[in-house]
Amino acid sequence: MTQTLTLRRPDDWHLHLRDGAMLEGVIGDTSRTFARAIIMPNLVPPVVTTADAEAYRSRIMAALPEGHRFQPLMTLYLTEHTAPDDVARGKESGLITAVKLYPAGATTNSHGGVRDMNKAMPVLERMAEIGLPLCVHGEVTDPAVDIFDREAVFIETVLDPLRKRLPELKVTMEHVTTKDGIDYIRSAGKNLAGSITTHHLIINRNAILVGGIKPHYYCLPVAKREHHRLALRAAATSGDARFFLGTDSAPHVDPLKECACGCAGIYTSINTMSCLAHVFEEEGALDRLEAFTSLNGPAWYGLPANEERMTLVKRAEQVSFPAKIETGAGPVTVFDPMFPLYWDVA
Ligand SMILES: NC(=O)N[C@@H](CC(=O)O)C(=O)O
Ligand SMILES: [Zn+2]
Ligand SMILES: [Zn+2]
Repeated sequence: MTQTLTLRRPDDWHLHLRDGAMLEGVIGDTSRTFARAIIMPNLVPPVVTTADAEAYRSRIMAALPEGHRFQPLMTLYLTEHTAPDDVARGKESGLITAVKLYPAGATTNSHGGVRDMNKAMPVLERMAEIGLPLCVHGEVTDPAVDIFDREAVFIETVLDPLRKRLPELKVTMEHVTTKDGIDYIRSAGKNLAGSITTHHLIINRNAILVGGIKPHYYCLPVAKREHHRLALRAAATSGDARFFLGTDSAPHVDPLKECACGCAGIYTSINTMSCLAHVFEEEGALDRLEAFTSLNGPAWYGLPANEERMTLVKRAEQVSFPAKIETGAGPVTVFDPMFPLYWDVA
């Protein structure tokens, strides 16, 4: 008998759609499957003001394939000069779902991010007042801190002090990659949740480095040791409402990945649900997949869960995805989980 699983249509709480030809090339892979996604603002130049977000939202809607129903949830890129009033207007109008903190230099297009958290305090205080969540790329940028320790050090030196200073601020720790991050979220009383990517549930750092250097497994935060991956799996499949899916699908054209200084980012929009069903089945937690992809995220962001349903089917034959997608900007390699996939979106 064919195994099927029906769940509420999922959402993606951390997504890079880019702009122009890349946006046009990738958006369908998300909007085919996901009802909503939180859209990252790290364009060049970044989405800093409500007016920028409004214009970007229009470009996204214009790029949406015919017949797809999809709602982009817009974010603002926090700078040291962000105006609290503009942020408040953005939330009030319903356009802005969250503000994004990139420590300056931490990741792709983050040079305009925050260097001195004190300078961002007026905006953060206003966000705490009006209940607008802060999404964080949780890594320090101090060159003296080892890249594998940057998340843990961020929690200790930036996130925990910030949460003590502003306990009413809702913070989403995005793309959690360590057991330290999972334990910190679990230990927090309130106002803290975490998104977990598809790929961090599947790869550890060996994927990047064993048998040759594999740029298509390189992303930030970089994949960690196996015991961290196991902690992420346990959290994602636990049903704990503080953990939900944020794919962090981050397309870069192949020439920018396959070079001496390759970009960070993994493209998973096209096969995320197949990969996740595989992972949750392995963990004996298929009954908790819906919480992770479709219930916990909306509850955290104060939005209704989607009413539409999606059915996943376990095929007898392997389900195949293209090795690359072609976009007007160039080819983008698709995440290869390194095991055969059988679950398919019906
Ligand atoms: N995750 C990544 O490796 N890259 C993201 C940026 C980010 O989310 O840190 C990107 O924009 O390419
Ligand atoms: Zn990030
Ligand atoms: Zn990201």
